[in-house]
Amino acid sequence: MEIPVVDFSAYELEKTNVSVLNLEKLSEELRKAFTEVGFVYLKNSGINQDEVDKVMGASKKFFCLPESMKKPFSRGTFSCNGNHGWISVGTESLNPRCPGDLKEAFNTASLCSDINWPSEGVDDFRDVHVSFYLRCKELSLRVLRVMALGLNLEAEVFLSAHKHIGSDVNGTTLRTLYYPPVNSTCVKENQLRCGEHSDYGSITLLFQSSEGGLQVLNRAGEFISAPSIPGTVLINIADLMQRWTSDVYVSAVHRVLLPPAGDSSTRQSLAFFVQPDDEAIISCCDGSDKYPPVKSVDYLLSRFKDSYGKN
Ligand SMILES: O=C(O)CCC(=O)C(=O)O
Ligand SMILES: [Fe+2]
Repeated sequence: MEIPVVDFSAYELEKTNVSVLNLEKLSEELRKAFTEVGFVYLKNSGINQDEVDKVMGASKKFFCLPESMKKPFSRGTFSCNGNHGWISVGTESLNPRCPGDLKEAFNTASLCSDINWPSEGVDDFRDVHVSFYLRCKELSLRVLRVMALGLNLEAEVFLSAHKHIGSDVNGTTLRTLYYPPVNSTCVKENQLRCGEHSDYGSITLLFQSSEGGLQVLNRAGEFISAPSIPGTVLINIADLMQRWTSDVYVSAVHRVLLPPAGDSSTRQSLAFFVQPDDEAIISCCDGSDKYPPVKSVDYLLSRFKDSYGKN
C-alpha cells in the first residue's frame, strides 16, 4: 500500500467558496488515505515550495552557527513555554528504547511577544518561522474540517477543540529539523536520524528537503519510503486523533534512516505538530468507550517524558 497523493485545490488556502460536492469528494479521498495508510501527500494546498525553501534557508543559517550561539535558546530555558527552543544532536529519542536521534531541531512552540528569538547572523529567523506557523495553522484547520466530514460528523467536531492554536493554551508546534552529516564510525547500535515513533497530537504536516530517508510502516507491516515530492505537504494522523476516532484514522509508525555509508549529505524537514487545546478532553467521537477520555495536555506531557526521559 503506497501513500496516496490528493489534490486539495478545491479547498486550498485563500479559496473562500468551496462547493459541497468538492468538499465531499475531498473528504472521501482523505478518509481513504487516513484509514488505509495514515499518511497522504496533499498537492495544491496553497503552501508552495518557495515558502518552504525560505523557512529551510533561514533555519539552516541558525543550525550552522557555533554551538555557543545556539545554547542560549535551548528548549527548557523559556519560562513561558517548556517546549519552545533549540534541541541539540542526540538529546531526543523518538524511540525511547534507542540511543538519541542524530538530528538537531528548533521548536517554535510559543508566539508570545516576550520570547527572545535568535537574531545575530539570522535576522529573519523569527518572522519567517512565525509566518510559516500561521500558514500551517490555516491549512491544518481546513484539513481538520474535511476530516470530520469524512467520518460523517459535524464539520466543527475537531475544530472546536483547536480554537487556540498559536496561544499558550495550545501545544501546537512548528519544528524545523536539521540532520547533520553522519560519521558512520561514531554511530551507536540502533541509532537513527529519527527513531521509530508515531506522532502525539492530532495531525502533523511535514515538508522535507530532497534527501530521502523517511519511511512509514504500512498495515502489511512493511516499511515503505516516503520521499519528498516538491510542492506537496505530507500529512499524517497522530496518536490522539487515532484515539479520538476509535482507531478509524490510523497513526502510522515512521522513522528516518541514516544515509548510506560514505554519503555525507545533510537533510532538513519542517514538521507542524497540531495539538488540540490543552484543556480539551479527547473522548471517542463515535460515542464508544474504546479509550477512556484524556485531557490533551496531560497526554502530550506524558509523551514528552518518554522521548526526553534519558536527560
Ligand atoms: O524529518 C522527517 O522527515 C520526519 C520527522 C518526524 O517524523 C518527527 O519529527 O516527528
Ligand atoms: Fe514524526
